[in-house]
Amino acid sequence: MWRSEGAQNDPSDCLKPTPVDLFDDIPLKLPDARLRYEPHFLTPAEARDWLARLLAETPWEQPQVHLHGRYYPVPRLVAWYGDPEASYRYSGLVHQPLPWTPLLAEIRARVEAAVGQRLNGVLLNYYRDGQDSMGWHSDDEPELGRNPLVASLNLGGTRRFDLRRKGASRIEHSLELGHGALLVMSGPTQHYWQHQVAKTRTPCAPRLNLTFRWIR
Ligand SMILES: O=C(O)CCC(=O)C(=O)O
Ligand SMILES: [Fe+2]
Repeated sequence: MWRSEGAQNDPSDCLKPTPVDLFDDIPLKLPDARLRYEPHFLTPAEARDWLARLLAETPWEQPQVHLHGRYYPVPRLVAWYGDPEASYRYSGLVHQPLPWTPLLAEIRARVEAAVGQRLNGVLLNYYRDGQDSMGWHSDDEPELGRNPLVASLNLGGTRRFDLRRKGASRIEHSLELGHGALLVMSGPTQHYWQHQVAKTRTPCAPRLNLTFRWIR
């Protein structure tokens, strides 16, 4: 995986409320991708409660990545939870999972029921403000297997999530991922597409993103 951690893109206004959608479960039509977007997966009250509890209980880390002979802190805080065998490599580092907390086990059960498959690990990303970001990458690590399902739950401030084809620089699709939204990427998506959460100069509320995965 290559995350271009320094990437700076157009600012997105991340305090915009999630638009009210006519449909609650939206399949997004991008070629060679399978995306499902549920802007109102959680009720606002549920999302608020989970956000507050996760922010209070999570032992955040800021790993360093090695780039061009130097170490840089990743521009966000992270934590990795999972079943004992679900060790996971991200930003060039292998992470042993923290054991599921009762809250994360509850959230996992909810997401598993929505996607109809088991999930044994979750990466928590905490974007403290608009300067925290995630560079272009695909979730295509070997331990995720072929055509992995990645279920992304979003709490707190809205941030823009961009998609581009691998090898291209043009953004083909963007989504505003707001409080309580679920985005499910599956099928060949990680094979053909990359995604990012770019930095933005627009003031925005802290955001917590949870990506549930199945590690082989
Ligand atoms: O924060 C997001 O929406 C993206 C997170 C992500 O791409 C990842 O954890 O692999
Ligand atoms: Fe990702």
